[in-house]
Amino acid sequence: MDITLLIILVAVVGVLAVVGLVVGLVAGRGRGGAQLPPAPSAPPAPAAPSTEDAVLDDVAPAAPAPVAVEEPPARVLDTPEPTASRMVRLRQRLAGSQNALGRGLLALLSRDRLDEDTWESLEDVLLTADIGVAPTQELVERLRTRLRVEGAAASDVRAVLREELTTLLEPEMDRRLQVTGADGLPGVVLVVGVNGAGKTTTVGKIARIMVAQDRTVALGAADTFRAAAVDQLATWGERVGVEVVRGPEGGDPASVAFEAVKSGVERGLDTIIVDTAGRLQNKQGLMDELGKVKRVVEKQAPVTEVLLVLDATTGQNGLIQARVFSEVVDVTGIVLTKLDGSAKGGIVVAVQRELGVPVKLVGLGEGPDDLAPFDPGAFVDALLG
Ligand SMILES: Nc1nc2c(ncn2[C@@H]2O[C@H](COP(=O)(O)OP(=O)(O)OP(=O)(O)O)[C@@H](O)[C@H]2O)c(=O)[nH]1
Repeated sequence: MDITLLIILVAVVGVLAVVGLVVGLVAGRGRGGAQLPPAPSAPPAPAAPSTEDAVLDDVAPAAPAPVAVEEPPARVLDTPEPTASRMVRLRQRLAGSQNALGRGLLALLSRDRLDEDTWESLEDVLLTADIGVAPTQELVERLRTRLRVEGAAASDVRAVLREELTTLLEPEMDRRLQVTGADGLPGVVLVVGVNGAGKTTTVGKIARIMVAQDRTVALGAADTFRAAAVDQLATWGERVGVEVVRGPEGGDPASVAFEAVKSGVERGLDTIIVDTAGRLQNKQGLMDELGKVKRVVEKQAPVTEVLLVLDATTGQNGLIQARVFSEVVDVTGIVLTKLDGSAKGGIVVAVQRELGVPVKLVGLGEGPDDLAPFDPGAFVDALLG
């Protein structure tokens, strides 16, 4: 009996131990053991139609949605601003950036007494505006003579100043862009200048002016040195539907220029504008590169215009660059960019004097139509306010 009791007791203890182990294991899983992958969730039940849907469904019973094959939208080309309205806007902008100079000069000349101090101050204002030493002295001399003879009080100081400043800008210079070729060939415009002066932007802006004048144009992206410059030019071209001839990155600029002009000749275009690389590593390198571009292009058609792009904000540095480029290529016109960001409009005088070449265009902003022909009279009017 004792033994039977003992066996029953051992059996009960054993069963209890097994049950305890199983319960412990299950609880352990729940606290941090290996997680089972979540059961796949059932697909969401379709949402009940909202009242609005229901109303729409009432009006138009659901039909199977047609598979829409969307045509890419046709590219809408920009319409470049015509020259006349562009001039008005740019004149206002020019007046904004330059009238400190004009006002400064007028205030000095309107003093009751024009003594030595006044003339010296006048010289300082002119030199600060980057007009250059020789033109400053000339202008002061002429003003002194005229205002002494005519009498400052009696004369219209503004009119005298306007006349003398305009004379300084050599208004008789021919500022027309030579964009038309002879004998049925296209005009070829080479655009040169150091990187960052605004060359590529200027090429794009000139193309827009020509498109606005119904001329047929192609662009040559011969600034193969910087891939971004080529892409930048391509974007300018695309916007007005002008073809851009480009070569491989780091390729030979002369061959791109050649291809651009060749294509222009074959297609009978009016003008080809070639953007060049302006690395000023040394004069010889620059001369070799630009010389080659010009030689190669002229196998197809003569270059009709070489435009040097200068950043107006660089002052004396710009003049040094101008000198180097003019020794390397025959510059026929100057484009002065960023006049909107400079109070030193006097650079126009200095650079024309330095090169004996007219400023033909001025850049007055980053906008696509912020480029205008340079007009000495309008420039002085903007200056004097
Ligand atoms: N405010 C102002 N910015 C200008 C003007 N012209 C060009 N720029 C800006 O100057 C910068 C340089 O212009 P780019 O046309 O790239 O100069 P780039 O000489 O071709 O230089 P690379 O492409 O490096 O050869 C750009 O940010 C232009 O938007 C201008 O008349 N006014």
